[in-house]
Amino acid sequence: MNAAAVATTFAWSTFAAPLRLRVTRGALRTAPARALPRSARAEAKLIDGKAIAADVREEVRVGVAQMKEKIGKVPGLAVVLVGERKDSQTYVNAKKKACAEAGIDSFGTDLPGDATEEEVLKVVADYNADPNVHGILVQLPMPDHIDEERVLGAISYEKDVDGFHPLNTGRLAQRGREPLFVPCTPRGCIELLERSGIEIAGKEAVVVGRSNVVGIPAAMLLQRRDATVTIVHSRTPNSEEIVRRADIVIAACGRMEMVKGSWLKPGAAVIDVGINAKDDPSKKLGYRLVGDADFESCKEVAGAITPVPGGVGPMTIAILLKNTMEGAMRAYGMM
Ligand SMILES: Nc1nc(=O)c2c([nH]1)NC[C@@H]1CN(c3ccc(C(=O)N[C@@H](CCC(=O)O)C(=O)O)cc3)C=[N+]21
Repeated sequence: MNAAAVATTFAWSTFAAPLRLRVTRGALRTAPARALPRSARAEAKLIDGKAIAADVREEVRVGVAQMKEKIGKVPGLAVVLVGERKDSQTYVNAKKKACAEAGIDSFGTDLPGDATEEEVLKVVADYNADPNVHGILVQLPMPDHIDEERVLGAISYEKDVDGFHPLNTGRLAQRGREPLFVPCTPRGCIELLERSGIEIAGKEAVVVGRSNVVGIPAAMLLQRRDATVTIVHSRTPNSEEIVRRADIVIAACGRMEMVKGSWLKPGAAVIDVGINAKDDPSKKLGYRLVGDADFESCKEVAGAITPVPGGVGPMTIAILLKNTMEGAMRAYGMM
């Protein structure tokens, strides 16, 4: 999906909305909506993650500037990268650039892929002790010889901007408890819904995928906002049937274009967390990015949908900045 195509879809749905209302009002009394000619049906509203992320980043920039004025300090984020994965390097660079734009200090440690677990733990311990660091992120996945659970558990839970520390995870899972930090991508999904005016309370939400980083925390957050939540996964025999009940679908299964338009209840909101490279010889790089939902078929049925790229991805980084600022505000007794 290129920028021009996104703009076209958006403009079209804006123009089409009033037309659709007029047609359905007349037609509904005699025939169900599905009997409408295809041309009279509106495409999904495009949820512009890039624009919403820009709003969040601007809010963070203002908050950071106020903090600097009041107490002469700014938030600091430390990013730890182990190994040479190209995609991880790209994400880490994007995070550092976003920090700079928001006025957040960034610190980084790159360790070679054969670094020992003890070396990684030492880096984490040093950042835990550094008063100018308010957030620590260890980029995942780490090499196989490193015990991820041990490293994530070693991050101070007061600096755990990813929300992966067991105490933050545990509090998220329990009623009446509040984690200090919530994982960035799931929190980004919720903010996309809320800032698009999509109601969560009382709705049926289906999360496709049960990963620790997205599916499970996303389900927890939706449930805490009074949605009725179902998680479907690779061993669910009838995912399609369950997804069809959903008012809100979070696609986070890691399988390219798996959720089809035919799986959706008309009008459902689709938040697509997937990032997959799909072969496309017409592109410079020979591929383009697609999500875990099949955008072309889903946009015909959904009420609202996030594009890939330009949907959840930019929100992940914006929320990381927000979490870091909130961590710094807590550290200085400002919230
Ligand atoms: N400890 C940890 N925390 C993370 O938050 C974390 C991680 N490990 N490991 C890797 C994933 C991936 N991730 C993304 C961040 C931004 C975009 C993003 O901004 N994507 C853009 C651009 C995509 C592109 O053009 O490459 C978009 O979707 O529009 C994507 C993916 C954070 N992750």
